[in-house]
Amino acid sequence: MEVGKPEVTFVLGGPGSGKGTQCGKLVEKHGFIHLSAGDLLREERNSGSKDAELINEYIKEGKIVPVEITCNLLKKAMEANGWDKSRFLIDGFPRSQDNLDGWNEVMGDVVNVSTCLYLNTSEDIMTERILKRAETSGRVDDNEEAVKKRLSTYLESTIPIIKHFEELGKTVEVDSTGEIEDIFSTIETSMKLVEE
Ligand SMILES: Nc1ncnc2c1ncn2[C@@H]1O[C@H](COP(=O)(O)OP(=O)(O)O)[C@@H](O)[C@H]1O
Ligand SMILES: Nc1ccn([C@@H]2O[C@H](COP(=O)(O)OP(=O)(O)O)[C@@H](O)[C@H]2O)c(=O)n1
Repeated sequence: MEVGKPEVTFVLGGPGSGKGTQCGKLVEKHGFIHLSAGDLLREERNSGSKDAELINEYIKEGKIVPVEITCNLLKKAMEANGWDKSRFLIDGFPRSQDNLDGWNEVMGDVVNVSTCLYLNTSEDIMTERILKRAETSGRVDDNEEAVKKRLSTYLESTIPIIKHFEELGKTVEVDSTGEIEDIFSTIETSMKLVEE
């Protein structure tokens, strides 16, 4: 870890690929701080801020909220958690070139992005998981129509970002099909959090 700089792992993957689930387990066992861009945006929307309506429209349409809003929420949350000596999992960000550019501008020099954890499974499995989650999540975008839009945003905008980190040698790809515990074990070894 570079001295004084927080270390960041971006966690990317399609909707329902298991990002939130696996981040929860990484927090529990390995002491990361987990920040979900989607959760922060939903919180901001619910707080009735000036951006609430705009955020809600983007979420309903499965589109990516302008980075100024998201990056500012992430930065505030990182500061609130203690900036120094922290290891952050940032889940669901950067999801597009706009996200990445905005992040680099504001955070490029002050944090160290070590890894991009990429959870990869099939579109059918992602859709099935989200439609099951819809029974209890209460999310405006957990329905078949919105899932299709989110999947196409993922393919068009997020895959190129994952490729970008791959070119930098930072992407760690894990197959997120199958049992939660098995996926977690693979993540632990792939990220070198445990001995093989
Ligand atoms: N390996 C898995 N097998 C079955 N269901 C899973 C698995 N991982 C996550 N889920 C469930 O699928 C849904 C989507 O997972 P979640 O972690 O919220 O994904 P994401 O944050 O990528 O959208 C949740 O309801 C979660 O409980
Ligand atoms: N970096 C981000 C992350 C999420 N979002 C918005 O929040 C929605 C939900 O993101 P999420 O990460 O909570 O959920 P999943 O699609 O991964 O299940 C996305 O479809 C986007 O509309 C965004 O605009 N920018």
